Amino acid sequence: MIQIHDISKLEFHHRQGGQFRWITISTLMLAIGTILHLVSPSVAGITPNWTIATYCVAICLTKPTYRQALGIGLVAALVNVLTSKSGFPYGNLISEPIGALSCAFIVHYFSFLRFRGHSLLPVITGIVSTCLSGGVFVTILKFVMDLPMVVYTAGMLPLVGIIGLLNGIVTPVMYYPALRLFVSRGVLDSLEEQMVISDHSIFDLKPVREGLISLEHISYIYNKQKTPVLNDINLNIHKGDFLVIAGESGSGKSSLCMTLTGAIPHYFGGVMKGMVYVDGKATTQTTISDLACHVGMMLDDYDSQLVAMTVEEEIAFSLENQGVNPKIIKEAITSALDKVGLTEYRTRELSKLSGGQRQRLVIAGVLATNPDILVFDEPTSALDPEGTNAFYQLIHNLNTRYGHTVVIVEHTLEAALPYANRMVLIDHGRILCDSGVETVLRYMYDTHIYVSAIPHVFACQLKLEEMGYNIGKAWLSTELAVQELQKLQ
Ligand SMILES: Nc1ncnc2c1ncn2[C@@H]1O[C@H](COP(=O)(O)OP(=O)(O)OP(=O)(O)O)[C@@H](O)[C@H]1O
Repeated sequence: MIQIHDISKLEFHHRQGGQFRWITISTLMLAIGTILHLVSPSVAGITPNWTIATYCVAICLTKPTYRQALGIGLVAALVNVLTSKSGFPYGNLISEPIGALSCAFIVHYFSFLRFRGHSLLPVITGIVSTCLSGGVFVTILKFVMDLPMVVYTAGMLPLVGIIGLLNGIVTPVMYYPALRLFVSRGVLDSLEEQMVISDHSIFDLKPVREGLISLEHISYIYNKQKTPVLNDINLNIHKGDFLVIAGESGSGKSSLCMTLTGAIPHYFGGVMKGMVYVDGKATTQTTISDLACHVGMMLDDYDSQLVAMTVEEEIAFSLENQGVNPKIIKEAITSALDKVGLTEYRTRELSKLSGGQRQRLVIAGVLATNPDILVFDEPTSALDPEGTNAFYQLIHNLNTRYGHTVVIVEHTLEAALPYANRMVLIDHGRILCDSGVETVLRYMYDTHIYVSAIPHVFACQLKLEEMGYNIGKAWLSTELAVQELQKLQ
């Protein structure tokens, strides 16, 4: 593991999207492999194993996770079972997944192996995966068909070795044209682009400061943009915080939230400098779905997060995708509905819910994975004052009663600030002030930054202070102002 001494210089380059590239490319490659397998002539019973060669090409090109590689191996196995001329083709169901997994292992750990600037992965995976997969296949065949040992050792195993060497030739021969084709169609990055796309798995990344989330020297440029929208952001979010992020439109609030969920850089791409640590783990070394178990986010356009027909189906959706046990899903639905006060709506269709109820449902969906941190981006923009108050009561309850840490981007500060213990003011992608609510509001007033957002009642108190009156604690809401004024009587 490589130690990083100056985290502000560490970059992560990533192109937007691309999560499903491995499916597109492996499907296409396996189709080519199947055709070649069916039509290629064999010389003295020897022919390259086209299926293995093509999935090695796909895995070298897309670097899938082990789970994805297993999927590729199983599809290859099914294709082989259906097209094999062998007496016992079912051994493929074990040998092909092993071949694909070994290929993924080599791609993950040996990507640094190069010869004159060319990756050696296609050659190595072609040989090793073929020998491993073929070796397993013939071993199964030997035992199932009860073949003599001499046939196995003197015939089958050497043949596997020869086909492995053949595949060490055909895999790179297919790899480079495939790379050129996919780059020219915009499906893959060029080799030059890949050189700057960072793989952070080689770095030893640990947060310097403690915190549930720790942002260290974060700067960020969106994909294909030139100007950074976040500039050297340092922020620590602690367990139990109720943090409000405020700033002018376009100051970078939403982008900051996206770094907390890992959507930046994994989904939006671009260039991120510095590091975000969630629960001690660097987000560049974690996937968005793993991060979703720690950080749940509700977008301003929360309706776009709804995908199912009924309330319980909606909450179950993300858990089912993660393969969670149905019994646990049922319990999670009950608990999430209870937390947001929608228990009686469990079987209701989404089209029969009000706007506020749909928003609560999105929150329930987020809560189902029990994340420590809840992030809300302009949650009240579509709510009336009553709905806004009800929303903040709910969030306050989740924060104080259930211990969820809350981060909210909000323009309507009056509603949020009475519940917040902390506020961050952001301007042109920089944090200008990070402190208690009253301190940040006073900073905004004194520096004339985003003054229009200061709650009227607090602005009134500040004006009175300028006139020489000193009226107790901060008037963060009308109720607090009335309380302080009553004390004066
Ligand atoms: N997907 C994107 N690609 C390129 N630039 C983007 C993208 N999303 C946002 N930006 C730019 O990044 C800057 C910060 O935007 P961001 O949405 O983070 O600000 P904001 O403070 O949340 O704004 P608002 O309060 O209006 O929602 C803006 O200049 C915006 O144009």
